[in-house]
Amino acid sequence: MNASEAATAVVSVTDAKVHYGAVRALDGVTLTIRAGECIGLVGHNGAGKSTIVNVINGGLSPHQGSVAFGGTSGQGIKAAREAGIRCVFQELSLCPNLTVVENTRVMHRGLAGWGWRLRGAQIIAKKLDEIFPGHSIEASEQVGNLTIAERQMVEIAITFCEIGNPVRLVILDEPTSSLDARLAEQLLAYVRRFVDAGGAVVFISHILSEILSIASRIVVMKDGKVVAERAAADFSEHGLIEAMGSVVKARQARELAVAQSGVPVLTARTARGIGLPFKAHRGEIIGFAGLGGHGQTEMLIDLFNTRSGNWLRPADPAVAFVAGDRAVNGTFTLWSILKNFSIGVLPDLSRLGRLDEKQEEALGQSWRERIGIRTPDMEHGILSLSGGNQQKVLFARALASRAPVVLMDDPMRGVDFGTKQEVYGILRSEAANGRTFIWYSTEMDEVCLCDRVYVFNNGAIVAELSGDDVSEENILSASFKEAAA
Ligand SMILES: Nc1ncnc2c1ncn2[C@@H]1O[C@H](COP(=O)(O)OP(=O)(O)OP(=O)(O)O)[C@@H](O)[C@H]1O
Repeated sequence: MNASEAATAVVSVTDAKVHYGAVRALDGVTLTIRAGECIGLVGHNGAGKSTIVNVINGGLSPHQGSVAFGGTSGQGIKAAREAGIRCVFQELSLCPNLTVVENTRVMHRGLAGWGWRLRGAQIIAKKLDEIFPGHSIEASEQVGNLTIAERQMVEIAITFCEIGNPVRLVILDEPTSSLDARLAEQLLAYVRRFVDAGGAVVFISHILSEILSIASRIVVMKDGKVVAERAAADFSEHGLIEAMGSVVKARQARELAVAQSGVPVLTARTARGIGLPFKAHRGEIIGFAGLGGHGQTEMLIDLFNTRSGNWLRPADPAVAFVAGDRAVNGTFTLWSILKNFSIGVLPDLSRLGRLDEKQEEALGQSWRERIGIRTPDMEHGILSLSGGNQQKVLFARALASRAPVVLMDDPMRGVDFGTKQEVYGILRSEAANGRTFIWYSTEMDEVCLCDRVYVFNNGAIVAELSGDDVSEENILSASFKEAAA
């Protein structure tokens, strides 16, 4: 690095190594981030992206190697903070029992003194307006009452607020994973403005089109190492996938042969009885689309409740549910990976009320291999897994059950490209065997894989699309239609 490059470096990591037992989370990573650039960081689940983020933000000292923050000689979180480095974490880190403005104060010590609440409310409202124009989040709202998308928006806005130290580098770890297409576009536009004004961003995402559109330079990680690093313009989507060690598979054709006549396995109307009715047949993959927060999750929960109303768990479950907000509704954080998986299939693994541990272990191993859960041991705690790998466990829990209907609430949050393709293949083959999937997704590509799609707006279904009518254009135009009574 020459003198002028060193001068603009916000942070430089040299030969960083981090290990957890036998797992090499970082295996000699060297990376410099300069002012005015947006680095796209990609890699499979467990590649080491969140670990390098923790090194860059000073939260984790590498076991070997060094980190230098531009403009300060210190180490750790305090030095990183003083160097203007901020991070929006994948698992989100707001306090749910505090309001939006109180969370702003927790993250910004400079927001203090008489009248801080009013000042803070003005600052955070202004930043939310700037990044997400048209949002409806109140600064006085308790964070626990917000949807996961709103929490993601608040955390992003708080991070970009300038109170005290200037913001020089923002690390965004999968910042659009819960945002619908419109909110994601608003965020990307803001990131472009921030970078044009001299800020630096590290943008981590499994949505490769997003990375290619926002990044100036792309860094590809694999098994704790940087395996490729060059200007974004020199990468294609295909090239990125190959660099990550995944294989691009041909997209499977939509199965129009699915019987849409006959008796539906599920029927419903939306909660307020308005809009079009919903029905699902055996072997269908049904997508829920529309802007986020327009009733899709509520409908999934209603469907789940009506099919599993009894508190006594039946031996033959009627439905399984894959939660999108894994930290709140999905994982048992003190349990092992195996227990988190097997809780969904306990009746199948028990005889006369006793768990057959050998069978439990064998089933866990077979799903570990089938869905690629990256761990040396299924007995390790669930939190030892990377975010995407935790999500795979939740998937395996639902898919391993015998439930004929699987409800999925934006279930691919944080799952890498290669695994997504594997899961799409599993869904297709399970559907061919008669299983029904109801799938809410904030990713348009996923919705377009479904046999039939219901588009939601204002809590009601406003359109039903099937076959070749399932297209981005039709979904977007229906998303802005009003619900008919
Ligand atoms: N506290 C921990 N204890 C044990 N292993 C850990 C711990 N934290 C991370 N690891 C391991 O380190 C490796 C790298 O994890 P990391 O979270 O950095 O991956 P990632 O690239 O961010 O993945 P994802 O895309 O799923 O978020 C993984 O194999 C993970 O299981």
